[in-house]
Amino acid sequence: MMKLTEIVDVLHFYRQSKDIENLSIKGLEIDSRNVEQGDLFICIKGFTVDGHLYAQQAEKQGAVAVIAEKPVDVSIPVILVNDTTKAVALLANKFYDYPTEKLNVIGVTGTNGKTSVTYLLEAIFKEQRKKTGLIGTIQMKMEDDCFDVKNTTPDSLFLQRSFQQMVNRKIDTVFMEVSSHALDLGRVYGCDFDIAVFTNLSQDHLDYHESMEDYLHAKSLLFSQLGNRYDEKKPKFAVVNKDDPHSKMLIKSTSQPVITYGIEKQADIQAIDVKLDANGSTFLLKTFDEEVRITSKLMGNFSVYNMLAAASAALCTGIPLHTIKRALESTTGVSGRFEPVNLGQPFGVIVDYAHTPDSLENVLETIRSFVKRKVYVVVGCGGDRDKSKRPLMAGAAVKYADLAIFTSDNPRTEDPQAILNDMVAGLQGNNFQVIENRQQAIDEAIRLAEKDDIVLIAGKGHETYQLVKGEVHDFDDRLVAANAIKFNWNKEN
Ligand SMILES: CC(=O)N[C@H]1[C@@H](OP(=O)(O)OP(=O)(O)OC[C@H]2O[C@@H](n3ccc(=O)[nH]c3=O)[C@H](O)[C@@H]2O)O[C@H](CO)[C@@H](O)[C@@H]1O[C@H](C)C(=O)N[C@@H](C)C(=O)N[C@H](CCC(=O)O)C(=O)O
Ligand SMILES: Nc1ncnc2c1ncn2[C@@H]1O[C@H](COP(=O)(O)OP(=O)(O)OP(=O)(O)O)[C@@H](O)[C@H]1O
Ligand SMILES: N[C@H](CCC[C@H](N)C(=O)O)C(=O)O
Ligand SMILES: [Mg+2]
Repeated sequence: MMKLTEIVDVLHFYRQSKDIENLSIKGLEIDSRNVEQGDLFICIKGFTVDGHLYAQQAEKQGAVAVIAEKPVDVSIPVILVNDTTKAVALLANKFYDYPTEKLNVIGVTGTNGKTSVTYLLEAIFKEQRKKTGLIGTIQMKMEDDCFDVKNTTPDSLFLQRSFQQMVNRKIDTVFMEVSSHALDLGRVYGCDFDIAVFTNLSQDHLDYHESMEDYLHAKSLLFSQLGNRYDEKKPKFAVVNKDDPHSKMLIKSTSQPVITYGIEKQADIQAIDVKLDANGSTFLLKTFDEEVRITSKLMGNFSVYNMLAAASAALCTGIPLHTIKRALESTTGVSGRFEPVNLGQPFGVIVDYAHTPDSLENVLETIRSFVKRKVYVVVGCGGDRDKSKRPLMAGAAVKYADLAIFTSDNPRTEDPQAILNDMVAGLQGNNFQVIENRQQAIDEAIRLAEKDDIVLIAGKGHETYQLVKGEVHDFDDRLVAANAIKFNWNKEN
């Protein structure tokens, strides 16, 4: 229980419709359907509906007061503020007693590699025997307990509540993906990050952000909001990829010490003598005063960048280089990221989460560098997402693959055929086919594959569903591929 006057104090400027002096609240809630007796309900104007429409339902379910941006027709007190999204972040922070100040929080942003870097960080910190938490696209973790999440970066209320649970469990360090949507929508407003990591920036999400500049600006908020004073005892750090030109702007955005990493340009933490092959990657990791060779099972230049990002952040916290080496060398990869499906068939099948032009190009380039024969790629583009990336992804597919099979990937509310038309419009050449049904597309690629070929199934990675017109259908690329392999393999033997 908390006194209402005490919690609303964090809002500073507000108008109240009634006296709130003797009220106490049990919890905070932004979804009327979940309101319980004694809650404070906060109305959020969303993209789909306006939460102000649900104030009455919240009252019926026992809310003691409402925070809103405009008057609502309820008999309980209404507290009016300019921005309820910002208000809920402030209220949650206070209600859960500023949990991020008691945790070490490492935020990772960038177009590609966020999930991969957070899992590498988890491996390093576990090697150092730290209690860890993780929040991102695949799930939320508290030590080894896993929880479902709806968004890569959840809303501020869910976040602060989860952080408090982590504090209660005595978790030491949390690794967290910070999406541009979250930064723009204030989901991480008030989070006290200790380290901000930038992976890279390339085209995505231009349905949401007006331009690449706008997208970069959203990412830069993680850096401009990093700490607001210099704390000698616990300094904050910004970790950026020197080889990505967007880093220049991020370096300017922060008042905190910056550590750079890279392969091409000279950086504080550098990979030199990088060698990539079908078994993984090896490179010399040079820090300010030490160097060590890393030999990893992770494939591709992009994985070297991810390892550099994680190693740099870990070094900022004082983890020794030999511990980082041990962790990176024993990591086998993340679910749905360059994940092989191997049933002993004579060709390779890889399931990957590449769903941007840049990541698809990176993954295909990596496969091209070691494949002995043909490359097949099965890929689609998500509905209700950046339309301008569709022809670019299709272009990357036909550039590197011997045959690209374009198919559906979470059409959501769009017509799958219209998405496919956007993908293939303007494509040159004839090394592609369109098979709308994803299962049939995967079956076809696996039916065609012969000894030493590689089939890349891109875009859905760890996902276990296909979203079609508001319905969630079971769909797991790894299971579909395994069934197709079994079917074709049995036929041949
Ligand atoms: C565009 C967007 O970001 N939408 C997010 C937003 O949903 P919304 O604005 O549609 O919410 P809404 O349904 O209009 O509801 C408004 C308010 O009314 C309330 N409500 C609603 C119904 C009701 O009966 N009662 C009630 O009180 C809701 O609880 C909410 O507070 O708020 C929801 C709750 O926080 C989010 O789950 C949802 O993310 C959706 C699922 C989404 O797809 N978001 C994507 C674009 C996204 O954020 N992606 C990034 C990752 C990108 C990447 O990594 O590549 C991410 O961080 O996940
Ligand atoms: N550093 C990188 N640079 C470019 N591509 C990468 C990099 N790391 C991973 N990828 C590719 O991008 C895909 C997605 O990687 P990952 O899930 O780590 O990114 P993410 O930033 O978390 O994506 P999302 O925005 O969907 O959460 C991988 O499957 C791989 O194909
Ligand atoms: N976080 C990304 C994931 C895309 C995954 C892909 N399978 C799709 O549905 O487009 C998004 O929501 O845009
Ligand atoms: Mg992710």
